[in-house]
Amino acid sequence: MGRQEAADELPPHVLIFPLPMQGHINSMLKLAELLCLSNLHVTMLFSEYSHSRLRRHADIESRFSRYPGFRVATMCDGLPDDHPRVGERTMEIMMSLLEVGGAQFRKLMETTDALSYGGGARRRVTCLIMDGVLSFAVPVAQEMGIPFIYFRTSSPCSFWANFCFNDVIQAGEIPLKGKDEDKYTYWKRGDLDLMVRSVPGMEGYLRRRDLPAFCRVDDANDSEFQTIIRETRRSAHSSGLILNSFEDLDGPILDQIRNPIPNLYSIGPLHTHLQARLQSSLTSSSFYQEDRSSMTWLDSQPAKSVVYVSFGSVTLLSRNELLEFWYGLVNSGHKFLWVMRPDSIIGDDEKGRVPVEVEEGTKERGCVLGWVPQNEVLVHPSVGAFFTHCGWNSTLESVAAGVPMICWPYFADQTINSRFVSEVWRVGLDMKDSCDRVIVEKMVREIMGERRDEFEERARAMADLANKAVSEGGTSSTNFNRLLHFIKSSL
Ligand SMILES: O=c1ccn([C@@H]2O[C@H](COP(=O)(O)OP(=O)(O)O[C@H]3O[C@H](CO)[C@@H](O)[C@H](O)[C@H]3O)[C@@H](O)[C@H]2O)c(=O)[nH]1
Ligand SMILES: C[C@H]1CC[C@@H]2C(C(=O)O)=CO[C@@H](O)[C@@H]21
Repeated sequence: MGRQEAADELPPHVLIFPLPMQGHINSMLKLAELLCLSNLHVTMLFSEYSHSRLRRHADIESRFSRYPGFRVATMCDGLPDDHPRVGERTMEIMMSLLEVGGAQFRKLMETTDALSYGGGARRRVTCLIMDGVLSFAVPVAQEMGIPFIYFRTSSPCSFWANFCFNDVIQAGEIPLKGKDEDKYTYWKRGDLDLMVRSVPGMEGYLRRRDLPAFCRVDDANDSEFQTIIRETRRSAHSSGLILNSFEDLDGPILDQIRNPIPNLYSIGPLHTHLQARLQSSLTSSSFYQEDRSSMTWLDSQPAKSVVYVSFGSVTLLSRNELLEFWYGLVNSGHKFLWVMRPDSIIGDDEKGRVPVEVEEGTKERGCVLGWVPQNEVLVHPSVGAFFTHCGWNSTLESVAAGVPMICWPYFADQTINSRFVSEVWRVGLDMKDSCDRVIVEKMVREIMGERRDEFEERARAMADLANKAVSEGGTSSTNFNRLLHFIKSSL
């Protein structure tokens, strides 16, 4: 057989590159594994920084060693090694990659063996799956005639609001922030409670304060804000858009998105989907070491007695915010398991100065750890509620586990996700734009006590629908098969 004939026998080769953040890699790596399970060849393109974090704590290469068609490639994100890569400065990761990614990507596609023949028989890349905010590969893909699909790892509701931002600006509904206003000042402004009328499909419940926080700027020409708009609208010029959601959760919004982007693949929840096809539990893709003592602690607690608290992989809390949450939890009298990442508190100089009553309450009823296996925690029988920042992975993981939420959105899509949790799916409470121990205590008592049955019933019903979506014949499973068909037919 000649070289060309041999190559023609080979499976399609998909190159996937996520924005190098935990929340993006988690879902895109699950998609990579689903494709590997379908015998496709997959190259995962990580930034050097994210690759080194994954090597340290998740051992991706050995996890994927069972898939002979899986490879890792790396490129640099253009930021200095000591860039914090947390908090709102994560926007700089996107901005930097948009600037430096194109040239590196061209070089990679032209020169790297791992991406073409050789190094184990592989086709050249036949399809690109790019993070929904990283269009830098498009010119190269177009020149090489490679189809490209976007995967937006945040929520459909956020995607759709971002897509409509130009109309929202035209309507005078954003920008949200006044000049030199700090967040505690504009949070209180009454006009933020006005309803937004320029996002089709959300007229009944979306207030200005619920819009994705990208528009919490004082100037509509802000370059990060404009980049989000531009990158979002580019999805309409691709071969398709993948979203980590399912039709029973997000049907009406997905239908809105189908107007400009008919080729939509809702294939989530991806962790449930992968679990269903793997028929075994998932392994870690964490940037931090998972502390498994969380599971032993949970094992010793009564059923549904614990509030799980985590604000994801990048949220930063001021000392004051930390203490308001902490007092609220302790004063609620309920047990809590709190993930406090070592790098999550601003101004750590006062470290250790925790008031005595908070310390005592925590010893009695709390467990505070640096990072945990969240998916296992959420399905543990002792967990009764999730106090979350509403990152999209956390939100979906909670939905799939049937766990009601208390939401304190920090930035980005989280501000609209929390509105959907409380007003659309009605599986939780939204405390956005407040940070007060009395509110925390009240919401914990409500969700763990007075209104527990009502939230639990709706959350359980939604979890059942999530499972149905990823089962054979379910919408996410069918959409994934449609995606496979597209990839296989575009060689
Ligand atoms: O102790 C922990 C805490 C978190 N996680 C996992 O870390 C991920 C966190 O992702 P997410 O909930 O989406 O939050 P962020 O890390 O903040 O994610 C970023 O990326 C998301 C996807 O685009 C966006 O929705 C968020 O707004 C953005 O901040 C989840 O899969 C969690 O299971 C753990 O495994 N252990
Ligand atoms: C740092 C942020 C830039 C865009 C990403 C995002 C999205 O809507 O895709 C949401 O929050 C962050 O993960 C990213």
